[in-house]
Amino acid sequence: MSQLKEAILSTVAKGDKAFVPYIMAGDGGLDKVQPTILKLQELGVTAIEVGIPFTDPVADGPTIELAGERALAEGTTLRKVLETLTSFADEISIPLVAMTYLNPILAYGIGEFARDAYAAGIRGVIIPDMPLEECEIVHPALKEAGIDLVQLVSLTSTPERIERLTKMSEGFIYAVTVNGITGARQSFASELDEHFKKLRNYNDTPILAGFGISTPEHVKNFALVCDGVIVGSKIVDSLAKDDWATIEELVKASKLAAVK
Ligand SMILES: O=P(O)(O)OC[C@@H](O)[C@@H](O)c1c[nH]c2ccccc12
Repeated sequence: MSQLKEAILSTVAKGDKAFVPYIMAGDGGLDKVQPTILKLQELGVTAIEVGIPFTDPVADGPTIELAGERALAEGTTLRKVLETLTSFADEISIPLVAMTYLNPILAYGIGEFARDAYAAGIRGVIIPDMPLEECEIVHPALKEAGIDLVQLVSLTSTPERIERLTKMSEGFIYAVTVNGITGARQSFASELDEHFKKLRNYNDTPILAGFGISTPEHVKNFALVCDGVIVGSKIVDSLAKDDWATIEELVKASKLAAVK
């Protein structure tokens, strides 16, 4: 079983739910990457989604888009992020998931990317602008390196597409909880429960909910219907303010005492 899937399933087996924070690598400078990852790891997060800044982040809302612009202004590149992660990879015990658009991977070279990413502790990749039909461009190299290709499954996908994406997704299924772009939301559609049930129909790949989750209440509510949550914009915002109390509250909401 992949390290990513195993990390999520063993969290769930303990009675907790998975908590996966998203960080924008290079926001505040690459020097921040190591202390941030190590502190999140210490708080007991299950995995960390590491965002690679990109000039045309079509799926991102304002919070992450601005964080990306700050990171690019710091001179952050995919190569520098992987080098930074590799420099302290022996201190990271949880799986990292890279969130990057397709272009930086193609520019890097797929095979080289897969090898360097694995050495950097990356065990899963999310590529939001890569259609299912084009997965074969990257999948063989990732598979050979031992990196999962995580699929995003949106509420509005047709039943046939939901089935295909669910069956193909590795590590976990990224269940997108809202229509639109990333960013904190107040409320969610009532048909979400049904959506999660549909994703359970095909296999035992864990299901993580993401998009718009920004309060401990949201974390607890989603924890009841799936295996865990991904929190992006709220984490990015809190890190920019150095507000660790908010981050700690969010992580705590995914633990046994909170979700039972
Ligand atoms: O920011 P939010 O609404 O909490 O959503 C998570 C999200 O930021 C993170 O997973 C992510 C950042 N950029 C993305 C692009 C596509 C899919 C997912 C992402």
